[in-house]
Amino acid sequence: MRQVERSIFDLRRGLPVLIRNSDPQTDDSHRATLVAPLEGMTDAALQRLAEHAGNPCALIVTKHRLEVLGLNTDGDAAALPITADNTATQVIDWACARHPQTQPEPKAIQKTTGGDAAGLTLMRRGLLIPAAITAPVAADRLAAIEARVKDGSLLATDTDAVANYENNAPNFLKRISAADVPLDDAPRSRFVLFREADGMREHLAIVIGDPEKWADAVPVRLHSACLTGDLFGSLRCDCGEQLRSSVAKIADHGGGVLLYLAQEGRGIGLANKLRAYSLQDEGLDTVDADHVLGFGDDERRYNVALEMLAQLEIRQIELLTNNPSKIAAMSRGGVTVVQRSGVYGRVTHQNRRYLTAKATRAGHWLDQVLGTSPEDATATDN
Ligand SMILES: Nc1nc2c(ncn2[C@@H]2O[C@H](COP(=O)(O)OP(=O)(O)OP(=O)(O)O)[C@@H](O)[C@H]2O)c(=O)[nH]1
Ligand SMILES: [Zn+2]
Repeated sequence: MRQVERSIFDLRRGLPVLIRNSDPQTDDSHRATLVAPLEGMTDAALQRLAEHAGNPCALIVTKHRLEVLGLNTDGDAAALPITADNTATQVIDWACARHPQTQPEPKAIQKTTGGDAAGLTLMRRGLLIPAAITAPVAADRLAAIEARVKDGSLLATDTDAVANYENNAPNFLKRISAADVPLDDAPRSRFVLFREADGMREHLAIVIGDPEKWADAVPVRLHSACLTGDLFGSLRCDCGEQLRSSVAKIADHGGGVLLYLAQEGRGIGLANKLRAYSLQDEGLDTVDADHVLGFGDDERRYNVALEMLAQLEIRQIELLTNNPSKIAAMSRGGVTVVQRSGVYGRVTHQNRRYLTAKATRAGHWLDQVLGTSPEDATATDN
């Protein structure tokens, strides 16, 4: 398992890794795959990867990205062959440019192998652009590549380890530390920090008030991290105000919990959110911008939130949200949402388009604020 995390770190540093195929039925030509990230890819590195593997490279893209390219696949991803004539810039463009200068050859699209799919999983977990450059290692190159693994110059993992990594093992979330942190809007608050087993992400439960005195249905806010909005008061979104008003609301209701979830940018990470913002500045809405980068509408998973609630012994909640998918995720995970109440920020001319897209593209209940005029539209749900 540790090799998976190490591989993610190497990919984030721009280094290739080897993924061995765990399937004993695999033929000799697909026993192992070299995988490299897109960020920082150069012509020389692309050429080196193909030389080391003894095979041409391919670009692995998600089905969302294929749609943006006007192409289709039956699966979740597909391989676009890279020829010796293709430059690194062209390949990067295929993966994430809004208008690539060149198009991959539609007839050349191939199905992904186990190694390709595992490579894509590692990129996602590493919060990189969800595309991988891969090359199957030719049978006669395998010994040389394995020698590099042995001498420590190349990390290796395997498809089973990557698949297992995706399925959360029991105890994947550990409670690490806690302390009282009085807040302006909720003087009786306790911060409880949880860490995922791979050590990569930490999430907070802000426990407000006295759990002994809580009603059966506990007021809960699931708040996904938004550094720009929560910390800096970005005007592009409503997150900062939602955060503050949720804390105040929970305190007013006699206490409850705010889960501060490390899933920045709807789960795509801050680097990609900034890329998505640039695309939005070219006219795309928040959902289409994510699609251009190869992401789905919303990459968040709520298994961490469910596990935190379970560890806090909370089974019934009053959820502070305007997002129907959070309610669905709680119900699917066995947490009863007894009641929902809205939580809003100001609508401004900078965030109106974003909020409108949330309402029209993702079904968020925002009529109450979007019906009002910009700038002065503070709304409460009372
Ligand atoms: N990808 C992407 N993420 C964004 C953008 N604007 C804000 N976000 C992220 O969207 C998430 C919003 O999280 P929440 O406030 O918990 O959830 P929500 O889906 O808006 O639903 P509510 O519970 O109604 O607030 C945060 O992770 C933000 O970083 C954007 O334009 N693109
Ligand atoms: Zn935000």
